[in-house]
Amino acid sequence: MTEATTAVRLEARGLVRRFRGDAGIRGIDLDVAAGEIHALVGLNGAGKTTLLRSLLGMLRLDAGRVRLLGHDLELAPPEAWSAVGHLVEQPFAYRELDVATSLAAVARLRGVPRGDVREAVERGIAALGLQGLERRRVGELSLGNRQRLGLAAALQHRPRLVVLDEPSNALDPAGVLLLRAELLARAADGAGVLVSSHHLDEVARVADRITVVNAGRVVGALDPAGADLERAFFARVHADDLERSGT
Ligand SMILES: Nc1ncnc2c1ncn2[C@@H]1O[C@H](COP(=O)(O)OP(=O)(O)OP(=O)(O)O)[C@@H](O)[C@H]1O
Repeated sequence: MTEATTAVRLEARGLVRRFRGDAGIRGIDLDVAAGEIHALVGLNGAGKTTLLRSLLGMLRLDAGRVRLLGHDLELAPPEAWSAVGHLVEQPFAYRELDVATSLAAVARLRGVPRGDVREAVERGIAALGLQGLERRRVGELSLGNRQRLGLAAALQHRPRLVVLDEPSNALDPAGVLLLRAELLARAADGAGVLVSSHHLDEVARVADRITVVNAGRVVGALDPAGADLERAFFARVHADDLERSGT
């Protein structure tokens, strides 16, 4: 598989997943290019997590098609999945293991060769500021450090596609800085990065593209360099709400 064939790291067309009461996602198209940080923003319940879960095959689709690193989602081989790093819902970690051992186990599962595991783990620990916690049992970590660990597990193997749901949740300001630097580094290295967030200011600092999701649909884009993101965000959302209510 050449870089050219995977320059679009993720491509989704017409994704539909309905839940009771008209909830879910209702026909979403989305692309994540190599080297790009693409952010999804939307109100609580807009459909961001449903979309991310659908993109990763964690949720059955009612309609639509996903191509992940150049493969149809349902046919993606293990090598493709090894090149994906994601944190959607629970951090990938083993509660009974210590931090370093848990990261090593995740690295092995992601196909990191045995001889490279140590370096990957050290990279993850340094990137997310987990130094000093290497021998701490995962189950004893604070919420924010568990989030750091989940992010380290998702990023330590230098994935070509990164999918993160609200990654700055529970992070302190130092963690937010580390996460920002790591996402920029991954993208600079050619990864495609898709990230959902509620923090418009934070998103504007890193994103190349910001997509607004409302009531299960893409309703517009925001300019990361734009002057008043909050205002622009609510303008998109309210316009869509008005359109849907038919007024
Ligand atoms: N398993 C499920 N069964 C039924 N409804 C669901 C399920 N998962 C999500 N929903 C509904 O689908 C809609 C979208 O939820 P989703 O979690 O994708 O939103 P979100 O944009 O990630 O929200 P938040 O910002 O609060 O995390 C919501 O109305 C939610 O209640």
